[in-house]
Amino acid sequence: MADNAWAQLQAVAERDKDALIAEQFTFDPQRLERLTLTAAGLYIDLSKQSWTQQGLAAALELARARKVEACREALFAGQAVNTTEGRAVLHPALRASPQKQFSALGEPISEGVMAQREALKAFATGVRNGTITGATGKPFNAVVHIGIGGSDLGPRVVWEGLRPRQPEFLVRFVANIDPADRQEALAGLDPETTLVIIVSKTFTTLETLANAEAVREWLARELPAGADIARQIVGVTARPQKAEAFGCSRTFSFCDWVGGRFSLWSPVSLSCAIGLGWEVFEQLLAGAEAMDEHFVEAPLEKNAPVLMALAQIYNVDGLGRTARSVAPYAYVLRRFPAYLQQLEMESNGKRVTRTGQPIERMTCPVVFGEVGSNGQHAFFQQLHQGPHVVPTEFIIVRQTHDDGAEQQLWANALAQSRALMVGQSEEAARDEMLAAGYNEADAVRLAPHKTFPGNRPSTAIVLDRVTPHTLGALIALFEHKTFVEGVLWDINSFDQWGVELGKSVARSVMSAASGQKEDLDPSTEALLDHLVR
Ligand SMILES: O=P(O)(O)OC[C@H]1O[C@H](O)[C@H](O)[C@@H](O)[C@@H]1O
Repeated sequence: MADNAWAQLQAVAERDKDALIAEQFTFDPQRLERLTLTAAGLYIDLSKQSWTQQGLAAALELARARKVEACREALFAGQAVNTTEGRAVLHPALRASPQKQFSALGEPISEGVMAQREALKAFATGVRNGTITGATGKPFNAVVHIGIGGSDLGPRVVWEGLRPRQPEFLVRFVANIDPADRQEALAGLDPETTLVIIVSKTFTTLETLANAEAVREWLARELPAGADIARQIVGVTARPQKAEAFGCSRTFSFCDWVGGRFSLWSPVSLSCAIGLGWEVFEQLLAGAEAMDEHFVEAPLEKNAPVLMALAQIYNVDGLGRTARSVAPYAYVLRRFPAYLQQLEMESNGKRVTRTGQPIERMTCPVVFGEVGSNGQHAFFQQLHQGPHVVPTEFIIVRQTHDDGAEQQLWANALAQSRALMVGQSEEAARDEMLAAGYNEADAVRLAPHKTFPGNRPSTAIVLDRVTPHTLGALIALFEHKTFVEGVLWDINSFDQWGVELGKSVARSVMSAASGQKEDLDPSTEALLDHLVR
């Protein structure tokens, strides 16, 4: 059944590949209504996507054939949807209201989640109000969050998105093993008033442990002799014994059913809960929970994560578009593309099905992006005139400021999405130049350079403001979209074996650099020679 649905989607996409998006509004007077929706307070417009009415119908049929609703139920029911690791995937449980009950592989978990949330609240509040103090008894005024990948990108997006412009409590992030990152994070901080939070699901990640050791040395060096530096080191991990062995005075743990890149709803965001305050963190959870409810309750044809996933599948597998750009038009969301790269490319950048069979079609596109309007002055040239069609997601914020400057932002986002769709013909380009005073020969010569093919798809997601609630909803929207794509492609979105080979090769390169005999290729040998020998 799914094979038929794939064949049908591909046939319709092939047939309609030259259909003009702008004309679809005429062919289907309901298009705008059909393809716009509100979810957890976000307004989402998929009407500038490439699908025709039949294309959308074929995509929805694929969702039914791939049993998206049953898979969604399995996720929320705590079944082992992470098939290769035999784990449930229950990040929604972390943001659920207390009355909701979740189980992981049949074991009730909600009571434990709530107890943990209370412990986190007590600690974050204690640090913030000064009742929990450092090794010399002084209250904290800064947090250094050490972590990488899923233990960094989510909390970083949250902090950057929501932090007060002049925070009374500083949160700094260290991810890179290059000491420059650490030095920058520690610059100007008072070691007596700095809390160090080491975040690592496995507590084995090389970069994180190296940074953790270096920062611990910084504390030991800078604090008065005999100070109990462990009081200033907290661990967040799914392997609490390892954090305790490292010397964390306090450890917050989370379970294996929380994937690293889905973990920002857990103690992984302790730094944000401290820096932003507990109420803000709770509103973030509430925003995500509102999106969970939408995802669970809305019918497929009005379901935001489902429609966004289908639009992507239509572009990738129907029309061969293997990249997507993301443009958040709000400075505070400038890290969002980096966050999405991990979420989507680590989840769905795969080439075998859940049962290990090769996937016959393209899967996750290359996701890239830049804050708007900066991107317009860089890679948007290619979006408008390059040979590749790169679908774009515009994240638009109605109010970024209180001074009216935001209109510049959202007007540009609207203009870009419209320009990508309507383009400009060679004739119009020539006429425009003639009207601007060019002579005929120059107008004809230059017109091809000023022609825009148009018909390039985009989605618009509109937030009223970047608030804890809207940001929580936005992140959860993309989490669920990523999950639905995994279901459609028959991918396990919740493992990441693809990062392991590089880690083991790095070990042999380092061993070769220290003089051991390793079986390397001529190119790598020559690079090593160049670097160390
Ligand atoms: O949280 P950790 O165990 O330190 O892992 C940090 C990151 O590194 C791994 O290699 C994976 O690529 C990521 O999925 C993970 O989020």
